[in-house]
Amino acid sequence: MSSPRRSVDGRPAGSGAGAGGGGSHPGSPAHGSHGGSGGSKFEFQSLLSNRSPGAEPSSAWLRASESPLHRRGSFPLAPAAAPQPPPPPLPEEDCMKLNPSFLGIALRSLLAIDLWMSKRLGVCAGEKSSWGSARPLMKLLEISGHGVPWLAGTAYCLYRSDSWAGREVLVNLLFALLLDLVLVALLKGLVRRRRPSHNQMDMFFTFSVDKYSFPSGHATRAALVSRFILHHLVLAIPLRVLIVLWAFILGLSRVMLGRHNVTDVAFGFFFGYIQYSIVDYFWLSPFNIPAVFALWSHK
Ligand SMILES: CC(C)=CCC/C(C)=C/CC/C(C)=C/COP(=O)(O)O
Repeated sequence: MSSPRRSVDGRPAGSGAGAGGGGSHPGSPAHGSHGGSGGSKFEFQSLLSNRSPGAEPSSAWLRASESPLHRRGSFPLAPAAAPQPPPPPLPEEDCMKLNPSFLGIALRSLLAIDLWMSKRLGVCAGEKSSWGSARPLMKLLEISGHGVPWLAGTAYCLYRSDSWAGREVLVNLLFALLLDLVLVALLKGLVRRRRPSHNQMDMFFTFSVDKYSFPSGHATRAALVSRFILHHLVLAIPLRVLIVLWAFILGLSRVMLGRHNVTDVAFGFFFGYIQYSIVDYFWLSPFNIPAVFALWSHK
């Protein structure tokens, strides 16, 4: 004789508490005539009714009506005559996805690795963190990549500029910084990924979308600005290396401060790099927007 079927928590099927008044009724596979092997509905209902309200939504709960044992005609011993009332609809989080796609599994794994790495790298997230003493330095780096000094600095240099070539570069840098601000705000508002739980929200001058973390605005700006500078300023090699290092360390500091997950910064770098290509494509010059450059003609 086969042993009785067991529910996931190890109890024999039909022995669980809160099974909806016994769970076995005529017409149900759990009903006595089919022995223990047909008790799946009872088991699943029992499991569902035992769940605590805050239980993990991604747990593998199987909707009884989706069980192969309950598919119409798939269980040869099920009595056909007795009508069954339709099971009450279950909340979405109680259903198991039976065939998660490869992409879904890959994405979930990537996110799990991302969260784990970000937590481990967040060594300056608080004063009491392992590298908490380096926090002021990280915050200084944060200001070096903030939108306010970059916008204000570029506007000031543009105002003081006395050459047409300089003005052209600075107008485009201003355009790049504004474009970056708008695109990052749009993406943040669209994706709405929360900042890591270990982040302290003590950032200097933020917008409301800056409560979201994807993508990192500092990383997009670092990639955009450094690519811009490397293209349009003639600099000695050590300075060029310094600019690339600054961008990389700024991105790393976002994760170390606990402001971002690694993927926020990685995508931010990629997005900033692409943004430069957009700026380059729509390059503003006295030939295509004479009106803007005419602002200086009376000076
Ligand atoms: C002139 C004007 C309105 C400037 C606004 C500049 C501004 C507030 C930029 C936001 C910078 C910021 C806090 C970005 C967030 O960076 P994450 O790396 O934390 O995403």
